[in-house]
Amino acid sequence: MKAILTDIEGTTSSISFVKDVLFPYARRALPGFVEARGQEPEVRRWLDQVAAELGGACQDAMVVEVLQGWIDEDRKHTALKALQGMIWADGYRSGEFHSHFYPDAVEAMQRWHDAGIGIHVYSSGSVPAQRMLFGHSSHGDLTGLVSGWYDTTSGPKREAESYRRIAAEIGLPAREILFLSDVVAELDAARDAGLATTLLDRREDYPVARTEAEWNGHPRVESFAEIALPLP
Ligand SMILES: CSCCC(=O)C(=O)COP(=O)(O)O
Ligand SMILES: [Mg+2]
Repeated sequence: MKAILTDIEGTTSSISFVKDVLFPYARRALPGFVEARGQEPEVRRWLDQVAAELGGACQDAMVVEVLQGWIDEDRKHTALKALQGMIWADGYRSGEFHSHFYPDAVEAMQRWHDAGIGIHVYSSGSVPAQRMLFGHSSHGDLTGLVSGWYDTTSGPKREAESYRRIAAEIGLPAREILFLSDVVAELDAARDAGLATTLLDRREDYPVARTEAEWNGHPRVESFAEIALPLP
């Protein structure tokens, strides 16, 4: 195995941090954010994209309401994720919260990094949001551990083509990349693209362990400490 590709929510970090800290913060801050920064080109672009999907000519207030509904539904929409990332940046910078990482994930990523194994991130969160999350963790700045960042601009996480594209960008044969996720449908797509896979089945996030049928043939661990990699 020459590289790791890892999911964030439910894999390196708790689902509760995303659902109970990040999402409510973005939901609350969204109206004020659009009011204050809605004319900045990088913000306007995403608001206009959502308005166009709603049929065009929507007032910002209606776009905000729709986006808040998407937060409640946990929609992995690229425009929503980009806007959330900009909003969370304020929360991280003001020290309102730090990101959560499981200690076993930090320890293993440090060990793999030191052994020369490239660590890459693939999350539905936008790349700027991923960088903020790794940069403002309760374990300090972890961005130095990561060699590559991928979000849904590389494609949806449940489609094999996204993983083929990412493997090509990493520049390694797919079989030399290990993808880690808590979501079996994502692992299925990665396996279809030829990547090695491992299911994270953390008790903190999934109090009832998934059944062997649910693993769907993927190796399963409860923490990064159980992942034994041969050195490259
Ligand atoms: C990187 S920002 C927070 C995560 C997020 O917005 C999200 O939707 C989590 O998706 P993942 O693909 O990491 O499960
Ligand atoms: Mg996940």
